[in-house]
Amino acid sequence: MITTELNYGDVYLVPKKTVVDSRKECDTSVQFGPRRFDMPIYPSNMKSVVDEETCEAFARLGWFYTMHRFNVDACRFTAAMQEKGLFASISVGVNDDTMQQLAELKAAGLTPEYITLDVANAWCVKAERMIKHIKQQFPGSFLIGGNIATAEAARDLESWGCDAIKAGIAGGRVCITKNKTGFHRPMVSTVKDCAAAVQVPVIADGGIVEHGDMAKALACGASMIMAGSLFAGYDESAGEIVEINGKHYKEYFGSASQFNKGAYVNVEGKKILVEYKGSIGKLLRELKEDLQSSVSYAGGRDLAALKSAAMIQVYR
Ligand SMILES: NC(=O)C1=CN([C@@H]2O[C@H](COP(=O)(O)OP(=O)(O)OC[C@H]3O[C@@H](n4cnc5c(N)ncnc54)[C@H](OP(=O)(O)O)[C@@H]3O)[C@@H](O)[C@H]2O)C=CC1
Ligand SMILES: Nc1nc2c(ncn2[C@@H]2O[C@H](COP(=O)(O)O)[C@@H](O)[C@H]2O)c(=O)[nH]1
Repeated sequence: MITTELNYGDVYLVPKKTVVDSRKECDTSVQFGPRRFDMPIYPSNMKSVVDEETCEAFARLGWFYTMHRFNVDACRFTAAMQEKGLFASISVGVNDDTMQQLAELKAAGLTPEYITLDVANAWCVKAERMIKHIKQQFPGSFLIGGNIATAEAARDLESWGCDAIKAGIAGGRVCITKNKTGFHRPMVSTVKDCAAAVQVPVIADGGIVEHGDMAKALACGASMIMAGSLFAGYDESAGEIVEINGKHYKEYFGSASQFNKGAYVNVEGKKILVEYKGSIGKLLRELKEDLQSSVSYAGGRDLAALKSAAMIQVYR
């Protein structure tokens, strides 16, 4: 049987009566694990999107962040963030280098507030072993596991011990997984299925094109949203600036790209140039204004209103 599945661009939300006098009254904050954050969206844990400065800036602003896991000393990073009075949110993989990093953290007596297990398909035995190991070694950390794209996978990750699950396979802007392997699920279907299947929060990862896609992801049941290309073009983003014919761009590359891996082996990502847009402050302000507006159209005062927003499919 072939089923029809939907992406953010295929749907819209149905407006309700607005109950606030100003969009400023709408609260976009979200409780995620042990902390509350100003907005339910954060930059992808990719080397071309976040570095230590990006993470520090987001934490200081009261936004969530996750450091990437590529050539990063998780122990040093955790200590540095916590010494600054900020929370530490690291990424790990499933191999021996991760076991080593976790052992170093343990020996140093450090507990990152958030740990993200970051692999392309976390519905696998290697991820199961690592999730159980992390839960056993770091019971005080909030563990995010990903990525997965089905209800069955979400239920498994929840049963293995994940405190939150990151959903989204092959929907990212620099993804070539769907071209190279044939596997992908559109984001609306992915997030709806996964969020309905588990009690723990679900993070909708990848595929955010328009600001309104945030509201759509939350209406699908997501508690948080991760985005890469949306955040990649700014001074505060980690990618290099490139000048072509007097115009400035920033490099944005996939974690599974040859550029990130340093070799053409199991490549499932590419490198692109995104428009350079200067300081990120204007984007962050606009994302918040747009989400406040979404909440007002949903007839509420906070993000809970979006959970009950009716969704319609648009035929093109
Ligand atoms: N969200 C998405 O859709 C995707 C995201 N990515 C990102 O790219 C990065 C690289 O991830 P990843 O590809 O997991 O590579 P990693 O190098 O992180 O792989 C981790 C380990 O898992 C093994 N492994 C990876 N994929 C498979 C598989 N399909 N079957 C069996 N074993 C596997 C690898 O072995 P071996 O290499 O020998 O197979 C390796 O030992 C991550 O940051 C990930 O988030 C990548 C693709 C899709
Ligand atoms: N298939 C691949 N997916 C990747 C790779 N590197 C990162 N990602 C995923 O994309 C999102 C960001 O998507 P965007 O649409 O917001 O730009 C990121 O969070 C990862 O889940 C990759 O090399 N291949």
